[in-house]
Amino acid sequence: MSLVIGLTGSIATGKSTVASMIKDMNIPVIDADELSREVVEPGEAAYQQIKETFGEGVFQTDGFLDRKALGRIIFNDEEKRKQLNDIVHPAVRERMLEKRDDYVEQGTRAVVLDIPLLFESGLSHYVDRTLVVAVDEDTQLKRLMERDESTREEALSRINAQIPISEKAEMADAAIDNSDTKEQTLQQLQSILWYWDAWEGTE
Ligand SMILES: CC(C)(COP(=O)(O)OP(=O)(O)OC[C@H]1O[C@@H](n2cnc3c(N)ncnc32)[C@H](O)[C@@H]1O)[C@@H](O)C(=O)NCCC(=O)NCCS
Ligand SMILES: Nc1ncnc2c1ncn2[C@@H]1O[C@H](COP(=O)(O)OP(=O)(O)OP(=O)(O)O)[C@@H](O)[C@H]1O
Repeated sequence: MSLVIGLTGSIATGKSTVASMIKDMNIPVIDADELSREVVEPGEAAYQQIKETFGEGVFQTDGFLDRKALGRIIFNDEEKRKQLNDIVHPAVRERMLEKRDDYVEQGTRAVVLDIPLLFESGLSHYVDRTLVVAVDEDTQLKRLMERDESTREEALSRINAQIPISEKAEMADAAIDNSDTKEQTLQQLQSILWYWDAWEGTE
């Protein structure tokens, strides 16, 4: 039986950093953010629904979604965010579960579902274990502003669209503190995966 692990965090706490360490351990990772980009490509059902709901203003001249424009709307308006989630999430969930089932069928030792909104969307029942990547809130804000070259206000509106990271850490089966070096993060990750029997360790 494969162990299905739900990996989450809050924005810019280091989920992608940990996901890439997991891939280096040859454990497959299914990335919900990546799927959420695929399902809004031209021709997809969600693309048309976004056009009907949010109008032409959230599309670029080449026809692709203008992610920054849509982000400015939904990260500042809970009702609009819910409308977008209702369009995008079902399609993402369907593709994610298909991929999960393929890996389970292949009999991989573990498979990781990287889902930013694992707790917000109540998806914990799709996984056997939940793993949160956490940092303190000052570090989160600083890393987010640096990575996205965003203002404090933009960064805070994105942070406030999710459950606070300290609460997620308490909800999880295990949490990694990613406030320090990446090397320290890797060591915590290896111990947890080894303890869960998801990884055989190095000889
Ligand atoms: C609004 C969009 C177009 C902005 O795109 P942008 O390229 O600027 O951001 P990106 O998609 O890379 O998301 C960055 C991070 O923002 C956070 N985030 C994204 N969407 C949401 C949301 N609906 N609610 C709360 N946080 C969110 C996540 O932590 C995510 O990792 C995009 O985030 C989107 O389509 N969101 C709805 C789908 C969604 O919920 N995706 C996240 C999990 S499936
Ligand atoms: N231990 C660390 N030390 C220093 N910088 C780090 C560390 N971990 C991650 N970072 C940096 O912090 C930023 C956020 O990390 P990352 O992109 O992995 O977060 P995320 O949780 O995947 O974000 P998102 O929710 O937006 O997808 C990146 O610029 C990354 O390089």
